Amino acid sequence: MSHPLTTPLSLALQQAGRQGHLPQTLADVTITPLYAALGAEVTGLDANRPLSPALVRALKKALDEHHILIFKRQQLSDAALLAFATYFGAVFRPPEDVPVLASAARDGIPPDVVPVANVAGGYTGNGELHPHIDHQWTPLPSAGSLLYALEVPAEGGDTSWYNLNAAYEALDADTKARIDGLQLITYNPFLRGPGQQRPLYRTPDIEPLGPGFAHPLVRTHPSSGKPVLFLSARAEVELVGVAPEAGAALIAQLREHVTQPRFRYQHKWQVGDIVHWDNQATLHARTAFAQNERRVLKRVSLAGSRPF
Ligand SMILES: O=C(O)CCC(=O)C(=O)O
Ligand SMILES: [Fe+2]
Repeated sequence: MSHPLTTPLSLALQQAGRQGHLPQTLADVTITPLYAALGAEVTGLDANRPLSPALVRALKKALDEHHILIFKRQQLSDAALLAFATYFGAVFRPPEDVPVLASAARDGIPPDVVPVANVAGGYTGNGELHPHIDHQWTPLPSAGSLLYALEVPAEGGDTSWYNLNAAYEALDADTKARIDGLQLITYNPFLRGPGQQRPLYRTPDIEPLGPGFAHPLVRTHPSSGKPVLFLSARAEVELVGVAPEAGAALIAQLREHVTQPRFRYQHKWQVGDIVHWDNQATLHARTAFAQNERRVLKRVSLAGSRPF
């Protein structure tokens, strides 16, 4: 009778693999583009288990192409979410010169695994109902984030992403020429008190909100090299060197443009979903939900680079 050629060592390695110690490889995983605008689903991957370097490279490439990656049916501790996220980059740390983010971290909100939740200790508000780019008003906006769903409402509380590369490509040649080389200052939206009205852009009767930062309105994606219309639809902004009225009109026109449904994918969360998004190529926003329902997600943001 013949026996399979299994040595004790390979048997031990196989068992270790089942227990989660062997890295997953490209062969374990399928990456399926899902939507015209953006998004791909990754199946066959267990975010609790290690990833091979080639698999990490393939996932990063897929993120560059599709801008969001969806992983379903995951079950992760905070530490495991953090470990999974750091395959894709270093963790974003709130800059010391952004008082609200830094003090939130000091006040006990974990800076690395942020509870995005409408329950005690959660960190959420109404600002994210408007399409935005995270940390755009800082010198080094985050490269992306991973958001992991633990509890979701029956209705609403979806998250939408908008593809800012497709939005740029769809502009007419005149508009592309007009915005080429422009710098946009984005102001920190958190410095205005809670509940106060946030204007969409600066008007003569409103003082700027304090710390803001100028970045190219059209940035080059640091990995794909593609042009991205790097404009939030929520924060107060100002175009450098453009007369206020003309600047406001241009911004309003561009905001209308980037938030068209043809650039959007809207995600209906299920418990166990992780969505990894590229903050350098997308806007995102949450839809409303009944506040008597619990919605608990955990987020890890990744450090970004200076837009150019
Ligand atoms: O809660 C959400 O769906 C999105 C929240 C958000 O904007 C973020 O975590 O950056
Ligand atoms: Fe956000």
